[in-house]
Amino acid sequence: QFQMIRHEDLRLEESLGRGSFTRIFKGSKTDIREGERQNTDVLLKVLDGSYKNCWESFFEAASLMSQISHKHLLLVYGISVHRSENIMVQEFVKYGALDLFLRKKQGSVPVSWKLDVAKQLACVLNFLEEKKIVHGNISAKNLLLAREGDSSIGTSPFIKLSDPGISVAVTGRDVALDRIPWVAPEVLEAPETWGMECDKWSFGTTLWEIFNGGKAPLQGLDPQQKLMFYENHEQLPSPKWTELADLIGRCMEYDPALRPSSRGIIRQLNSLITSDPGLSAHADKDSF
Ligand SMILES: Nc1cnc(-c2cc(N)nc3[nH]ccc23)cn1
Repeated sequence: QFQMIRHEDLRLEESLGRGSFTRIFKGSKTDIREGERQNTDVLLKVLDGSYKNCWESFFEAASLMSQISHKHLLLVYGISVHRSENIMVQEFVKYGALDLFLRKKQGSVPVSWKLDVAKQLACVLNFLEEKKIVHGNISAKNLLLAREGDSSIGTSPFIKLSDPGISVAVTGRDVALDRIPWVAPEVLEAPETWGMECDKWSFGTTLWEIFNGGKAPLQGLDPQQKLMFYENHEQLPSPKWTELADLIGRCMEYDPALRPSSRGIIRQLNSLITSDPGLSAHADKDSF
């Protein structure tokens, strides 16, 4: 269900760090198009030679992404299997992960920019909902910035949702605990029962990250304390902007049935934008 890429057509360039089960490299892949060689920048996710079901989930995630296409979904070119190494080959997205970008920009990002990114994520969420596909790992770390957007020259940001990676259904409880507060509470209780609503919960957490300078929520809490956060039905600290706080709160409802549909999220985001037209001006809307 997706293209097998020959190892000799790939070139590993610099290392870009690590995922939870993978090493990440910038690289290039060579294709022969109409008889001429063509090089494409790619991101290579090399799966650690870990246990098998990780591998299956890794490729299941990739194949999910390669079966559907959307402008805000990361393009997965295919996989390459070489000796014990399993490599996912995906498009290289120039500006990398949104959380790191926001931390680097330290609050100098206008609110309109953040709302634009939030709307793009809500659109791809709607697309997945209509296809009845659950992503399962929505977070600012998994949003990649293809275009920075610069309001002074009128360009807007452009994001791509990355592959969901290894699902918590196979990783075991410790990784699932580590994904609090992105992983929906019901998924923690019964990973295999998760439904569409779990992506709405993670959307709420991601919205919180976007308006909180890319800082990770519940940082510094150990797994047990994170578990208690859910046991006590706690909420993340609310932003001062009440309409935003309401939307985050509705997405992060402990009862999945009470969470808004993706169309409801888009409607609320649109009303956020109009809730205060002078909005794009002052950035204090982010203050928590
Ligand atoms: N599909 C992807 C995923 N990540 C990147 C990326 C871009 C960048 N500028 N720095 C990075 N550092 C780590 C990853 C990364 C690119 N494409």
